[in-house]
Amino acid sequence: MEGPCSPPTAGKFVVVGGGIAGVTCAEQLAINFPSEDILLITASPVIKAVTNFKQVSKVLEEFDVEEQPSTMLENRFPNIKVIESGVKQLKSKEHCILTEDGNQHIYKKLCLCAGAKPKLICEGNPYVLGIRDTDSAQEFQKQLTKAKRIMIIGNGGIALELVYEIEGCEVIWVIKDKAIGNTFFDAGAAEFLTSKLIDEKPEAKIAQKRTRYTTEGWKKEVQARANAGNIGSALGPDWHEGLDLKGTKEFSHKIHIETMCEVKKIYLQEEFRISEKKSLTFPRDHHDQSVTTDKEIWPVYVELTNEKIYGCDFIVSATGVTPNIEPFLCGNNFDVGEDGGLKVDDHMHTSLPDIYAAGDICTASWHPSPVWQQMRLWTQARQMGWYAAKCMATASVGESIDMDFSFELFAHVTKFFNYKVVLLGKYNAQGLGSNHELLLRCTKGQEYIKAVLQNGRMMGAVLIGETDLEETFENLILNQMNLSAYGEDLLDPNIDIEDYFD
Ligand SMILES: Cc1cc2nc3c(=O)[nH]c(=O)nc-3n(C[C@H](O)[C@H](O)[C@H](O)COP(=O)(O)OP(=O)(O)OC[C@H]3O[C@@H](n4cnc5c(N)ncnc54)[C@H](O)[C@@H]3O)c2cc1C
Ligand SMILES: NC(=O)C1=CN([C@@H]2O[C@H](COP(=O)(O)OP(=O)(O)OC[C@H]3O[C@@H](n4cnc5c(N)ncnc54)[C@H](OP(=O)(O)O)[C@@H]3O)[C@@H](O)[C@H]2O)C=CC1
Repeated sequence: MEGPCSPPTAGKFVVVGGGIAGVTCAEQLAINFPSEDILLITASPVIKAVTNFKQVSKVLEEFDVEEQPSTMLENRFPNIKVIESGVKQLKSKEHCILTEDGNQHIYKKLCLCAGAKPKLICEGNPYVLGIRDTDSAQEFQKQLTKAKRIMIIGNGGIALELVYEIEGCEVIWVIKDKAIGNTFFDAGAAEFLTSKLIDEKPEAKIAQKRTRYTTEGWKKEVQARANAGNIGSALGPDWHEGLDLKGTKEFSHKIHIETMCEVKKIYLQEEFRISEKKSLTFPRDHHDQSVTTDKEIWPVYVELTNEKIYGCDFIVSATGVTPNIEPFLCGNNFDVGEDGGLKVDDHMHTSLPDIYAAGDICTASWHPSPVWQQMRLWTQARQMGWYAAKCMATASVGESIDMDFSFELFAHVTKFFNYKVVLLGKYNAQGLGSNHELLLRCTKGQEYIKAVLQNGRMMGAVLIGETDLEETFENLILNQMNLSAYGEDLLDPNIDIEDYFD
């Protein structure tokens, strides 16, 4: 079937990727062009659909994400046709896509939403796992059920979730920084959260757990296909709720944190025994200061840059993601960002004609609002997918639209250590230099509030706990009101700040 592609005029709107970005984009195109066929090409046997979408405030949004068989999407949108096959090659000059099933598809406008993959500290080592999709999460769970001790590398979202969720297994958490959670928090918030990690009673945690995923029949069927090695969509909030993250031991938490270091070398058991005569470090919890040498034989040993060596059952590399552009985009001359993503302009357009990109695969390369930054998150995947569809639709009728409002202010709602966490704008004073001040309010075990101000205007905020301040702070950041006169009253718990600014 693979011959020269036909001219682009014959093409359709084509979207690649069945994650949040791709599905949202396809849905929006289907709504805009009810009489046209929209093609969604995806390597995964399930698609990710946004459900229960709620606009909480101007930019804060909440939604659930459901894995669904692609037929459910086709039923909801009869003009969407899902092709379950990986894209093998893009021929951008010919407006043509070749898929693994041997077919070719001509597009008039294309949106690439192929997501990202874990950026592992060591590729090809069977003891180094990454977590991205249902498949890799289940592999991790399987390994954990046999484990006594694991090592987690990285200090972002996945590491934060894992250290809190894992039970019955020693965890050695290796971070490059002084404090935990550097992608989301400063040292103050990290300290607030660390106490929860160390002090929380196991029963309290178990009571908070809830099951979210069900095991409908179709899931078993698609699981079998997923296990065939296809690339799945990224997991998201509450991904661990349906997994029993328990090792072989009876205790709840046992976490040892190694700060300000990285992995120097990984040895397999045999390599380590033959070539090295180094002494092993035994992990201690925060209260135990004794120095002990580990006598156990482990499948894998990790030497850190602080010279310590730990044995463990396996390593989780929670060290960020790399956009999925290889191999299927090779041979096309895309402009690529420093983080390896496809550069997109303020209309989600890549550097090549008629090709758009959205979600984890892309690198936002427009001049952003002073309080927005790209992070590879679920919400941004949805917003970009939606906006890319709008841009494709207007461009195809020769019009243009203004940038969507959601890119005015960075806003992320999530949960860490069972606390609600809201991040707004330049929540860590990113890029503000030293010309900023911080206002803080913290009640141990209850809430942590930080407002970032520059020249009297609020530029960002971190809200941990049930603070109820998100909407007010969102407004203050958006309207850039001069708050100098209020000083520390802004966070005074005795002042009802909502009334203040109404
Ligand atoms: C463990 C984990 C927890 C997370 N938790 C959160 C969270 O709490 N909050 C949050 O906001 N974000 C979270 N994220 C991030 C969030 O899941 C992603 O940013 C988001 O889902 C990205 O969506 P996407 O559509 O761009 O990519 P993906 O979901 O990765 O989808 C990419 C799609 O492209 C398909 N594909 C790939 N290559 C090809 C090809 N060659 N041909 C055809 N199809 C292809 C894949 O099959 C898939 O369907 C988490 C991520 C992980 C891994
Ligand atoms: N609740 C949420 O919002 C969640 C969001 N996610 C998202 O899923 C994606 C994947 O998560 P995750 O893998 O945790 O990625 P993140 O980008 O969140 O964090 C990666 C972490 O790994 C560190 N790192 C990078 N390279 C190395 C290395 N060689 N050695 C040691 N540390 C390293 C980074 O440090 P540095 O920054 O200094 O390079 C950073 O602390 C992200 O897009 C994340 O935002 C995931 C889980 C939960």
